[in-house]
Amino acid sequence: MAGMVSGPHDLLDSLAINRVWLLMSVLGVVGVIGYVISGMRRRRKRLPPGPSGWPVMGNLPLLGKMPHHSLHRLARQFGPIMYLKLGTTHTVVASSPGIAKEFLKTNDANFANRPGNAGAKYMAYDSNDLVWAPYGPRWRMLRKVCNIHLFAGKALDDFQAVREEEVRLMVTSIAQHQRQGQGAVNLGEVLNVCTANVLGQIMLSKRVFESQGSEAGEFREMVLELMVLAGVFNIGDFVPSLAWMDLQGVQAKMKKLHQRFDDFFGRILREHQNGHGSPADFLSVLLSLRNNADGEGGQLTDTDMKALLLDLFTAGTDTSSSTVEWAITELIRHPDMMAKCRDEIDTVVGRTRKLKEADIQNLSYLQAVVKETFRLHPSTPLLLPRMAGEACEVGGYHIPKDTRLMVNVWGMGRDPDVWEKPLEFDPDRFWLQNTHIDMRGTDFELIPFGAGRRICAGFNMGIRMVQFMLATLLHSFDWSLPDGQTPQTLNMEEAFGITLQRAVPLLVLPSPRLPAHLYQ
Ligand code: HEM
Repeated sequence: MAGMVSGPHDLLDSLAINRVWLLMSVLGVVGVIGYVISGMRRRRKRLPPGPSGWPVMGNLPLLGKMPHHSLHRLARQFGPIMYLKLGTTHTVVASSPGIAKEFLKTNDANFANRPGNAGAKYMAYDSNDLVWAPYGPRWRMLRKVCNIHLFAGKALDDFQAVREEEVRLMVTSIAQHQRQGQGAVNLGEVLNVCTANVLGQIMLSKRVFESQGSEAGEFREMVLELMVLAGVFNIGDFVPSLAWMDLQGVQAKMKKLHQRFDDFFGRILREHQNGHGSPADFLSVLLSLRNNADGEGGQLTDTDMKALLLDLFTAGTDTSSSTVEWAITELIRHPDMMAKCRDEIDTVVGRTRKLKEADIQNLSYLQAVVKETFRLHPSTPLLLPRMAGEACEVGGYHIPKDTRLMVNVWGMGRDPDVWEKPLEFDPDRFWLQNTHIDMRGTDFELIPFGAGRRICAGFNMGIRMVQFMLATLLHSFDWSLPDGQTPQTLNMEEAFGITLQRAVPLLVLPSPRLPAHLYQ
């Protein structure tokens, strides 16, 4: 009968069947345990919260025209650590000082790299520059050269006279503009000429622009275009399989702009090689490193040098000048604060001599105005992107390897959980309270220069330039708006880009307030 063991073969068959059952049961149990463990792991490895996305594009369409605004709004909904799928890439957004600190301090080394992108490829000489260089010996070498020769305390002090001279020339040119009755000054442009010439003198022993004129205007327009293009969330960066289609036409524009920059810096390099420079300037130092075969990170080619000049001129000009433009805008909107700033300057400096850089340490209200400007108008609202070298855990969430990191410093500056009345421009919050808060990457409430090993290379120069240009403009002139504009109706909109420009340039009328000989 079926099912009965009637002989040795049947017995063997039945044992074999039992073994199969046993095996299957064991496998089943192992499978269930495995499933439970992997479920637990999955739960343990949970990603930060975030909005659900569309196929292929993921959350890219959510970013809109002003990604830092959209991300700020989303963070109010999903929290200070938020996961987005941008195209096919993992992206995480930090929107609170605590989470930013976990990324940029606790996990600093792991986030010291930057993701590849079309801007780095087509505009920054295929990441042969410093800003987009992969984290490693070459980046270290470039940063060290810049630190020693441009940004370290001694180099900064050595170039103080250059900064003072260029700022003096800016004041003279504004006074001349006023004397000749040329009407309102485009402050952003004048400031940009000044910052570009400071860098030109330091790096090339040369003023790159003689005055606000067509060449200066063209260069600024090129820098602004670079900032706009670098700020575009280019679909090809997030869905690499679509990069070749250049759906937004961004890559084509980048290549064209790169050619203009390459011509500009190529000309400068050739002039320098033909003896138009000083042996001590930065470009001469770079040229001397050309044959430095044993230098850590390798030799420097012409391309590398042009890439570095591109970085320093683009990262170092408009960031500082637009910050001063925002600061003056805010002070025009708040005449009581403008008066307080002036009173402080007049008390410390008086009105019979020029303001010097050394005076800044005694201008604590002015320093508070600068911090407050960086809080509300940080020139790089999302910092520059970083990328996780390895998977890690932040804020209790799993961050997969290669995840891109954006830190929304613009949002952090407007967060009511961090600041009282966050939308009000109020330098007292740094003057009467929070006087300890520093901008150099240690106090994560205010990190306009980023933090960690990839913090802005030029932050010391940037801070000095912003404070000194602002103080000098306030000391030297009374500022008013052209007819038809009032402080209350001043346009405060931002333009799109990787840096935070005013949508409408600030046009202001200067009236000299010092003795005439101080403008000569
Ligand atoms: C108001 C002035 C400035 C602001 C707000 C600013 C802001 C920034 C920010 C946010 C970053 C990215 C930091 C990060 O990833 O954490 C950066 C990087 C950088 N900045 Fe600045 N910057 C300013 C002025 C300057 C100046 C004057 C220079 C040089 C002349 C400069 C050169 C650089 C360079 C080379 C990097 C790349 C550093 C690296 O990747 O290692 N910046 N800057």
